[in-house]
Amino acid sequence: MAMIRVGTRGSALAMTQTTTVAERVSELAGSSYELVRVRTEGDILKGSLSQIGGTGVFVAALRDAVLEGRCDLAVHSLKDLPTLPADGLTVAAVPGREDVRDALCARDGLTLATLPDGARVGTGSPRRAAQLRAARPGIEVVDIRGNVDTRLGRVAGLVSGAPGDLDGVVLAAAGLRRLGREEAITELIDPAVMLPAPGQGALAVECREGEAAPGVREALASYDHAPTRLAVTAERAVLRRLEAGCSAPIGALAHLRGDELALEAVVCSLDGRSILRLTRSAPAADVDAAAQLGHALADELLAAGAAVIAPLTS
Ligand SMILES: NCc1[nH]cc(CCC(=O)O)c1CC(=O)O
Repeated sequence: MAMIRVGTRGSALAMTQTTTVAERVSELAGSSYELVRVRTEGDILKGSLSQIGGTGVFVAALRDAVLEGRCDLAVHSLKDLPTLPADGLTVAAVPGREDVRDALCARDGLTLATLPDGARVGTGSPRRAAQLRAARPGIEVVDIRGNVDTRLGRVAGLVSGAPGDLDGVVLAAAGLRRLGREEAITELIDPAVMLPAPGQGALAVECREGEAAPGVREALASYDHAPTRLAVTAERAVLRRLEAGCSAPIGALAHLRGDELALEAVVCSLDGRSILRLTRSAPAADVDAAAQLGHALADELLAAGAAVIAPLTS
């Protein structure tokens, strides 16, 4: 193929992620690439993310661009990708994962343990809000939105020129790393305290089913990272079985330990007072086994009252 057209959102994070993927895939396929910028509903709407709700506000327009042939591939943050596959599209590659953890970026080097009671910490994620409240009931959680730089600018003294009205914000470590903003992190939050979103830190490369150009399909297959794909398949299966969207207060994290896939998931009440957390493992035979592990864990969470303590659908 002469030129691979790669669809991307216009945010700085999306652009760096997509550029990294496009460079690697075009190198593997022996072609050149061009980026095709697509505006999504999530970029245009300004309300609170938990209010906009629904699944896939960041990806629908990108998926349409691939389906309509305006681009050949789309790169998504896997945690923003609805668990229901889109008709006519396939996730052709899941590259190796970045750091999965959530990161606290606070003023004056403060950590979860040293933030004073009454400190104001920003996040737009009900999952992060609930686990923050559980870890530190004295903290005031503030609903925020915007791109990574906007959020960092809300923290007092973190970004020069931005006054800052918050003591800290919680963001994905992966996004901060990719943007070169790692130095803003004051604590990489232990997943034992805050379990990340299913798929956090991983990317997905989607293309039209069955019609990728010769060379591109092979390039994507060799770019796929099997351990990451197994882990995110199990994590996303939890979300899918719970019929929950990306704004539900649910975390899940899987890793391979030898031949075993270990999966941990959490369902929280919004106030952080009720937390259901379970871990299970199974032989990591293939993606079907990974999905079954996720389904089984979700069924156990439901049996333990997940739907009673948490708003699962939005
Ligand atoms: N929902 C926005 C979003 N989607 C993916 C990332 C970060 C990168 C990743 O998790 O792969 C972010 C920002 C954040 O949560 O801080």
